[in-house]
Amino acid sequence: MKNKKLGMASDHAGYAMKVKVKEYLELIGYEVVDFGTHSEASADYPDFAHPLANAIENGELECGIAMCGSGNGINMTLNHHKGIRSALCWIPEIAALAKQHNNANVCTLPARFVSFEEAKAIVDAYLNAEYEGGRHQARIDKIPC
Ligand SMILES: O=C(CO)[C@H](O)[C@H](O)[C@H](O)COP(=O)(O)O
Repeated sequence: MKNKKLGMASDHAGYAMKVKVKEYLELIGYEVVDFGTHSEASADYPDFAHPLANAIENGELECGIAMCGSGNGINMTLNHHKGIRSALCWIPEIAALAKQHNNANVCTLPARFVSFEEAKAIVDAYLNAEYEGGRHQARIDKIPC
């Protein structure tokens, strides 16, 4: 990824992991826009997913990293946006494929089911992968309904 600015969002279940992943990303040179949540108090993932999605759809940001407990709730919310392709990534190989084949603009993690070391490897794989285009573009073009 050439543009080293990205957005992050989580609910309470992803908050602690978001803080650690955000620190890691800043350490390796990324500017992170954090759309919340900002504590471990119980919160609703759509409240943070929609602002992240909006920022990507309006071009303010190129991509994002999102997380909730299982990853499902925030992933479902993000994918309700026409301009979002959010991929639920639990191993680095899936994260790399999400960019290479699906040109995912959000990498979503199941924060309660991966360690910090695993999360770093997933995020690295996503951010370092390149979209391959070609046959994949026609498929992506057929996603919106
Ligand atoms: O949406 C989810 C489940 O698909 C997320 O994992 C949430 O983080 C989870 O539901 C939160 O659960 P909690 O019992 O309210 O902490």
